[in-house]
Amino acid sequence: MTLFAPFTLPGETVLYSRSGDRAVIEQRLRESPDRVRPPCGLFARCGGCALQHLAVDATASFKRHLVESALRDAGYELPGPIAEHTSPPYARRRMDLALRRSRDGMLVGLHQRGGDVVDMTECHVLHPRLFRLIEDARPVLMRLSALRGTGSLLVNLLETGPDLLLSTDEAPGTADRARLAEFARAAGVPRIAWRPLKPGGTPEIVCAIEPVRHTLSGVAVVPPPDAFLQATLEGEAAIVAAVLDAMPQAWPRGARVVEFFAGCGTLTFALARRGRVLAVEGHQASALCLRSAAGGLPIEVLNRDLNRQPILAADLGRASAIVLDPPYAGSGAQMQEVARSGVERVVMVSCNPKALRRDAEMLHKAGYALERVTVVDQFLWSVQVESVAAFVRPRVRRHVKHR
Ligand SMILES: C[S@@+](CC[C@H](N)C(=O)[O-])C[C@H]1O[C@@H](n2cnc3c(N)ncnc32)[C@H](O)[C@@H]1O
Repeated sequence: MTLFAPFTLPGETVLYSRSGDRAVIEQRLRESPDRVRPPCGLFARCGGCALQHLAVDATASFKRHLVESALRDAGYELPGPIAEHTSPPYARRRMDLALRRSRDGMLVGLHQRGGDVVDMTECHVLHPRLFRLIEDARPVLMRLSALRGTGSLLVNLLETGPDLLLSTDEAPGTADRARLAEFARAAGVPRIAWRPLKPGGTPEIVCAIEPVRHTLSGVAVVPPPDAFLQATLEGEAAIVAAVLDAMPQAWPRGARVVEFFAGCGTLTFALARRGRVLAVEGHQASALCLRSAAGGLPIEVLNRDLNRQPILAADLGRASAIVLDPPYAGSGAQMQEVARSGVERVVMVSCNPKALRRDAEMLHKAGYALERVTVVDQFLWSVQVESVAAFVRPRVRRHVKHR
């Protein structure tokens, strides 16, 4: 029988009582040598960090193990040492925060595991600029009539300053908009957008004080308020470097790389320095952002939902390489077409080892070999891990008989 013993580390001996499938720890009789004092006073209540009690080196090997196991389960032997990158504390420049009006004020933070919002009175992963901003935003959020009960606030630290996307039960009226604009001016926030709490709502700009700009691989873009951006600057650089390392220095004349799940162009602009890129992205505003920034570069952008309408293997055959950076669920229907395409080189960026296993297994069955792997940890102290894995398909020698 499996019993979950929260915050217990491998090798520890504990005295516990049982509550369903969970062990309630009464006493730790023997501690792991990897146990450390968690830096944050909210640890074990806030749902953001799960591993602050584990030494950073041990966390890195745990995360490496998750990626290695996923690839082994997909059928691969590991190709030698795995490169690793871990983002430092206070580096997170993007966080989706929960909001809840309470009798004591506005709670802003992450959800407790399966529970209420834990007010973020300290945070050791979030960028200090964003942490200060949350402190300043509390009284303003409290005064918003549109925020009756619960809401959310997506904060992104762009090059031009913090970018906010607020979701509330009701649309902000004139008075709320004026309050938000006043706050934006005072706090140096160039743009605040709003969208309804229900999933799928399109953001609308509530106030635009200054132009918004962000640089991705050397190219300035204007990301839409709900665009995906990598969680840390360091992690983004590590992912871009790992993808470039996995690609040939230049691809043959006339050849092009097909990039799936391109977002606003984090990888696209870096790839385009080596040759032509077809970048495919499903989120319309992100695809538009990428297209308008790509002027003069050898980039073609396609706005397409790859789950509903994958690009077929037959149309991929002439690509010199394929790069995929899918959402958490993995590459879905597109992966089958990639595996069947026979394209010589496939580079996969993954933020979910389970999805990596599924996607990599298709490449394994199609005869691809694993060439190199990099583990990237942008979510320090969480159980999330990202990886960049490069697969190559041995060239099939065709024997042509000459008569
Ligand atoms: C992990 S992000 C990667 C974005 C980009 N490569 C980057 O590094 O910033 C995944 C991207 O896939 C896009 N996406 C999600 N589902 C999609 C689908 N069904 N079809 C096409 N794109 C999709 C998202 O909009 C998002 O931009």
